[in-house]
Amino acid sequence: MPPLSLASPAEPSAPALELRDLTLGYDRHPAVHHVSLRIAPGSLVALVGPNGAGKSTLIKALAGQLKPLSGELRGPARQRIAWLPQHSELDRSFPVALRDMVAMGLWHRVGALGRFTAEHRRLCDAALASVGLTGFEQRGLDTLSGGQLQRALFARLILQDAPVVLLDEPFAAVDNRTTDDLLALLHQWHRQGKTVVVVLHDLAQVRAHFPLTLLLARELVAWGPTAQVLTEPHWARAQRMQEPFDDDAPLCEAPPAEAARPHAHPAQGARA
Ligand SMILES: Nc1ncnc2c1ncn2[C@@H]1O[C@H](COP(=O)(O)OP(=O)(O)OP(=O)(O)O)[C@@H](O)[C@H]1O
Repeated sequence: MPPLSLASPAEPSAPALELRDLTLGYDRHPAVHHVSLRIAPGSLVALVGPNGAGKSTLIKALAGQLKPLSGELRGPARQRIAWLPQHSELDRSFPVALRDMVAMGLWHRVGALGRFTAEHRRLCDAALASVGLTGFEQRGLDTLSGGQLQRALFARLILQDAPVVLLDEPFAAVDNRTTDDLLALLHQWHRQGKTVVVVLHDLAQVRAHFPLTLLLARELVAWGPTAQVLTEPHWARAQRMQEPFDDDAPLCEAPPAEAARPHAHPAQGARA
């Protein structure tokens, strides 16, 4: 079996995101164990793994939505991270026009007491145009197709203009054409120097579009250039590591020094 790639890829400056012995979970039951890695600014990263591997858990924590059980997570302030959760929790019946929903992406500029200016309106319309939704400005959210809604949510991300963008399965319910358009936006953000991390299941898509991959199976399996991470042995190892997990197991109590070494820590408390 080839050695795991656990070193960070070339890292020209301070990392955009740094995880130190990070353990995450719910109600004190760990779901992701002792992950340590550094993601360099400007990285375009796919986050992959079997079902239940902890991908959504990890990306929620990166977005500042889930407090770590232990370990450390360093990154920009929460308001400088643009985050799109899985199957957006947006209430479509909420009576709001598309432009107003998208304009929420400008919150960091406008603020609670700020005035929505002609310039803000122009930015909204430009963002809508860049996702192909010109003419939809006044439409209610409940009138949009799944693909149109996903385009609108990407327009909101454009307006957030955050240095770090985190997306959880953004192409799960959209057709090929919409996926291609949204992938083009990801590449544009990458060219602009943003750090982009995306949870994905389609490994062909990962190979085609993502220079870096993080393979998770409750623990870090491999991290680095996609071709080196997405190998048959790594994927087989991820499947083997994922299978025995028991969500009812007690809190993991591996000592940090030991736990920081991948596959070496003894506790893996969530395992049966
Ligand atoms: N809110 C929650 N409360 C309790 N347990 C949770 C919660 N969310 C996720 N889990 C558990 O954490 C573990 C990891 O789940 P997570 O959703 O992070 O995996 P995933 O890799 O994103 O899975 P999938 O590919 O199926 O979407 C699972 O065992 C899941 O049941």
